Amino acid sequence: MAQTHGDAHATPSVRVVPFGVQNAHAVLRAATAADDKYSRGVVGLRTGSVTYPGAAVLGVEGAWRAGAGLVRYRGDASALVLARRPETVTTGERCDAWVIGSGQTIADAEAAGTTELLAGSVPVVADAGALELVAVPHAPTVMTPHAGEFARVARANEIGLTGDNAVDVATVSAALGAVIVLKRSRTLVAAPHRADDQAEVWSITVETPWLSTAGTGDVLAGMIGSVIAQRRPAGFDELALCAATAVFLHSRAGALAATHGSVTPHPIVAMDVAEMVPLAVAEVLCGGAE
Ligand SMILES: NC(=O)C1=CN([C@@H]2O[C@H](COP(=O)(O)OP(=O)(O)OC[C@H]3O[C@@H](n4cnc5c(N)ncnc54)[C@H](O)[C@@H]3O)[C@@H](O)[C@H]2O)[C@@H](O)CC1
Ligand SMILES: Nc1ncnc2c1ncn2[C@@H]1O[C@H](COP(=O)(O)OP(=O)(O)O)[C@@H](O)[C@H]1O
Repeated sequence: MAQTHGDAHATPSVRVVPFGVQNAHAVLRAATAADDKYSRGVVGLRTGSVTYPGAAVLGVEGAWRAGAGLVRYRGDASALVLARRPETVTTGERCDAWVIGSGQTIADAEAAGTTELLAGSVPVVADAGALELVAVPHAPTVMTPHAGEFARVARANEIGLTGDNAVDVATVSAALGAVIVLKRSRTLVAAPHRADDQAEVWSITVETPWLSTAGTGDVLAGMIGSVIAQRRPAGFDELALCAATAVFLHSRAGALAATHGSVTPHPIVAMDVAEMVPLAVAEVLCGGAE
């Protein structure tokens, strides 16, 4: 995948484009009679830590529920992961996408092999503790910061921010040569663009504010890895489409969870969101065809 690096100090011209069900429909595909677990996509997670083992469980659940054929987990939380999801394979390295950093400090992420994965060719989703280890990545990389982490990443890489989120996400994406998913109530997804091109930034307005609960970002990181593993994107634009598709499914799953059993939206926990992801996938698979 060719990398494009813009000038970190240039203010890009940005077009914000809403990402909807038709866009997600074009990315996802249903399983077919010709498939096996490998052709469906293999996603690996090196996530969680002794301090935050739950983040690993949530990411693995998100990866399975978004439709990968096989999910590997390598890390400190194997026992908890297997207690929740015995389907998970805890050996092997061959993967179509990796997820790293959720529930980890920078030191944890380094110990888990982030640097080695970022130097490889398999797509990597860098969350939480892995974010500040992404300098100029070689592997096709998706970074998933919340607003606090986004500001820290910009500071660590000496990238000035304007306060206009769409401009800033495009700037950081171009400077780091990575897809950026800036998680907020309106999540923005940007792919690296040339300094002289207009940047297109996908926007997904999250359907329910009840999604603002601990661990939903860990579920999302696993989902992004899962969609990438299934789609095997050919370039940065397709990588961004995979990330935006996962954000769309996550938002939809949050709304389904928050209205499960009652018309009035109610509180949810992160695992509720993961459990509704298959229904969101079904909606996208048929909804986009209407
Ligand atoms: N059950 C678990 O194991 C969970 C583990 N988690 C892990 O916990 C670690 C720390 O997560 P956090 O980043 O939430 O760290 P903290 O909650 O410790 O927050 C760190 C700093 O970021 C700021 N911040 C947090 N969320 C923000 C937002 N949405 N917008 C702006 N600023 C924000 C906070 O105010 C604080 O200054 C990560 O590795 C994460 O993956 C969390 O995802 C929660 C669930
Ligand atoms: N007010 C809000 N309305 C809708 N969604 C939100 C809101 N605040 C946060 N979110 C979503 O909740 C998720 C939180 O992720 P993150 O901050 O990484 O949490 P954690 O680290 O606890 O998993 C993101 O997907 C974000 O888009």
